Amino acid sequence: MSMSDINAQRERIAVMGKSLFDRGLTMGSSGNISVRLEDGGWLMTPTNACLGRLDPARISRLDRDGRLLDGDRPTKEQFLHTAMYEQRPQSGAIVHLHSTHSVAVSCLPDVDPCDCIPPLTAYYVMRVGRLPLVPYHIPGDPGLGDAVRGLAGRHSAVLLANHGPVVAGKSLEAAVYATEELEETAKLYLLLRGQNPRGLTPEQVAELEARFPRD
Ligand SMILES: O=C(CO)COP(=O)(O)O
Ligand SMILES: [Zn+2]
Repeated sequence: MSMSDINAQRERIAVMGKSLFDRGLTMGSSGNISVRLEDGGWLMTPTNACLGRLDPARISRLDRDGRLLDGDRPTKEQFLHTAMYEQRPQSGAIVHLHSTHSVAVSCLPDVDPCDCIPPLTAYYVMRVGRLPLVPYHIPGDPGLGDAVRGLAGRHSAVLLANHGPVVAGKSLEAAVYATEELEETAKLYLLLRGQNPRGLTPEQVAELEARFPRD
């Protein structure tokens, strides 16, 4: 992978980060984004960076062993990202946000920890699927990587309790789209709570999964 390809990826991360931040999908310096590189290393957003104002040149580049090659110090969730990539060779990018409605669902006492949000819409099933809850850990706890490792092989998205979503995708665009779909469905779920909404049937879910397999 040439340096100009890597720089193009850096630019893409900054553009996507700004788009997410400008639409209020994560606040302050919360959230982080990573992209897998062809050499087995990664680009990751730096710790304490605002996703709305990323300087592409300062985005952290790590080698396959997680050592910093250039850019600023990476996100404190580095181990969370690498644990997810380890289990998902098909994934090329990961997005973690503190998107409000998803975080709200992660704080509810009665969500099903194996599947936090019911299949309300087709696009939720197509982009996210079943969403497990990861027990609460302090941000940056390497134990979060261990907790996610057991789930990430079967799930492209997980919800960190009292924290927020972590979503993998084949490409950065795919990871961003899936994160957006998750946030919108979390919003719908909260809007419909107490109204006994009609979700998709198991047959409808199975048909979507057969026609639009997730990676
Ligand atoms: O969302 C965050 C922690 O979970 C933000 O942390 P970083 O600034 O280290 O990326
Ligand atoms: Zn976070």
